[in-house]
Amino acid sequence: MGVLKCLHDVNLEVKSDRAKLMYSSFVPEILKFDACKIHVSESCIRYYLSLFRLMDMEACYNGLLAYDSDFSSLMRLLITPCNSGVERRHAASPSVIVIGGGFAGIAAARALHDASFQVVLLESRDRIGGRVHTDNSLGFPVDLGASWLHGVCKENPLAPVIGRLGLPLYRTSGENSVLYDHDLESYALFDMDGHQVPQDLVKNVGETFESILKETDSVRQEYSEDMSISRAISIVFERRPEFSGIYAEWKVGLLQMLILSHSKAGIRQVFLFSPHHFIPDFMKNTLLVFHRKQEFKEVLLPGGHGLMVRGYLPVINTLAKGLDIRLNHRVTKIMRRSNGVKVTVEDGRTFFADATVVAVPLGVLKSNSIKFEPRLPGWKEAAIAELGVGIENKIVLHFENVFWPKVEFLGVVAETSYRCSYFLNLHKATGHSVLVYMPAGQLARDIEKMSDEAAANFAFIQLKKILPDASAPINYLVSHWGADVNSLGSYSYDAVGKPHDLYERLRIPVDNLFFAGEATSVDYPGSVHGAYSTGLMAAEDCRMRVLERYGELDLFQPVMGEETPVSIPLLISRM
Ligand SMILES: Cc1cc2nc3c(=O)[nH]c(=O)nc-3n(C[C@H](O)[C@H](O)[C@H](O)COP(=O)(O)OP(=O)(O)OC[C@H]3O[C@@H](n4cnc5c(N)ncnc54)[C@H](O)[C@@H]3O)c2cc1C
Repeated sequence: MGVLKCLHDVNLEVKSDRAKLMYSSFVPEILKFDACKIHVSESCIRYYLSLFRLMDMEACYNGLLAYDSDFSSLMRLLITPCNSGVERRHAASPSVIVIGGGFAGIAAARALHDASFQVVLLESRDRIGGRVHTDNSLGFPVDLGASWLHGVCKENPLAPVIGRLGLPLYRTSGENSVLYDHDLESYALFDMDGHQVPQDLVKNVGETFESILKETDSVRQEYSEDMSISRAISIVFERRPEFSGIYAEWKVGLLQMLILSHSKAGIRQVFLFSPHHFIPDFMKNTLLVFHRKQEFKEVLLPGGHGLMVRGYLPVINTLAKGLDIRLNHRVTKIMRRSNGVKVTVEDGRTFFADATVVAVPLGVLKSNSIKFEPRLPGWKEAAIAELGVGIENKIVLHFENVFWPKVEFLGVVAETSYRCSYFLNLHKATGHSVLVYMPAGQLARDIEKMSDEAAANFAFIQLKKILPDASAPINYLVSHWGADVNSLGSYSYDAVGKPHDLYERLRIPVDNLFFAGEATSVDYPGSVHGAYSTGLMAAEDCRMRVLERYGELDLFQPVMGEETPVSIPLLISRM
């Protein structure tokens, strides 16, 4: 009762038309004013509580108070003013807690907010974006996580927002490139002694590699069982002895490099994240996936690959505008009940809602740092366990001036993947004197054990191998996607011999829990646009589920699809 009294005493500023409408049933005069302050009465509270379908006042009060210890948030839950510009047609909306503020979570929260849901987003870090992290500490934007838009085309779900923001992209490769995000001619490759590999040899090995890949596609069609890529390539070598010349001299290293670079393609990071090395080890039974019955190009959007010149931050900030986002809220427990979901954060505070969208990384789900009560069904737990998580990191080296060749990619070729390394030249795309070293797999894991200074030094030593006169960097940034408790990995991947439906199983809702994130994307896992689409999908599933249940389906805006956004062409260039 003390609390209801307390609610009595609260002065609320009523500014929006929606809030006015809500109160007009109690205070009809309110409609005459543009803005006013009112006292919230007990009957008013009862009315809203009934709309929340929680008729027991005391339980309701306890529940609502527990919703957030911050009293103003409690009031915000009860009386949410209209602030999105989308017409609201109902006084009390279903509520949703979105967990994770990466592209998937923000997309889900945005869509549900725009569909008139009450949305609270809980994010464990002190920033949003997740594996999209544009750092500005060097005085200009550098992406420590995702930096490419894979598929510069209007079919890309992110194209409307990037186009509307007028953000420039820098094309690093076309869609038919043998490599994933770089054209072959934009490389300068060196051996371990610092000798540059002649360009015609790079081209020659590149063409052979392309033929080998084509052949592996035929092999894939012939076999019904799963097969590692390494096995498929070894079958190609058996059938086509002419390819074996590729083993000569540093061609091995070159092929190694091509595989390494290619590995993010449709068949993706599987090479990168193999716990084994590739050639000559790649003949061994490496844990690579080859079970998708589609050509790898089909899982890529058309249009080639464009670097986000100003970073991804403006995109995520735009999508997050106006959302109720609670930073530094690490979720530790999710309890689902027939009438809703209770979510607990690290400091013990609890939040209640009709449903939850879980958009945390697969690595976090695997770590069991979030307890589900009751436990998730076995098929879901198995999908979490069986999908793999790999690591790629970025070591950003900022130099006083540019002393390297005017190419987009500088590579060190070596006989094992572990010793291969490469640098992305950001100067070409952005004008800043920056090289980004990108270790992956075991090398990335080992580097994560070093201090940032030692990691930057390691990258610089690799650079000195190919450019002995390189001057030391003036600044550096180092990512730790594998060790960071908020990500525990960089990308998901599927492994040989595991069921084919793991991504789909990870996506499928469990009662009022909806799942989003790159690892739930059947079509585009491991990408920003994939994560974004899964957020929209989870939001739509959630909207249908919650509203079907409450029988108010016609009252709310659809999450996606009805309004076709004006298509603004993407701004892509190449110097
Ligand atoms: C180095 C690197 C380079 C990449 N390059 C590209 C690229 O060029 N192009 C591309 O398309 N993709 C790229 N990717 C992949 C892309 O970044 C991801 O696929 C995408 O950003 C994942 O988005 P998400 O929302 O699924 O997950 P995340 O972005 O990881 O978001 C999950 C969120 O959940 C939060 N969280 C974790 N635990 C909790 C908890 N307990 N409670 C509350 N919140 C929690 C995290 O802090 C995070 O904000 C790259 C990734 C990496 C690591």
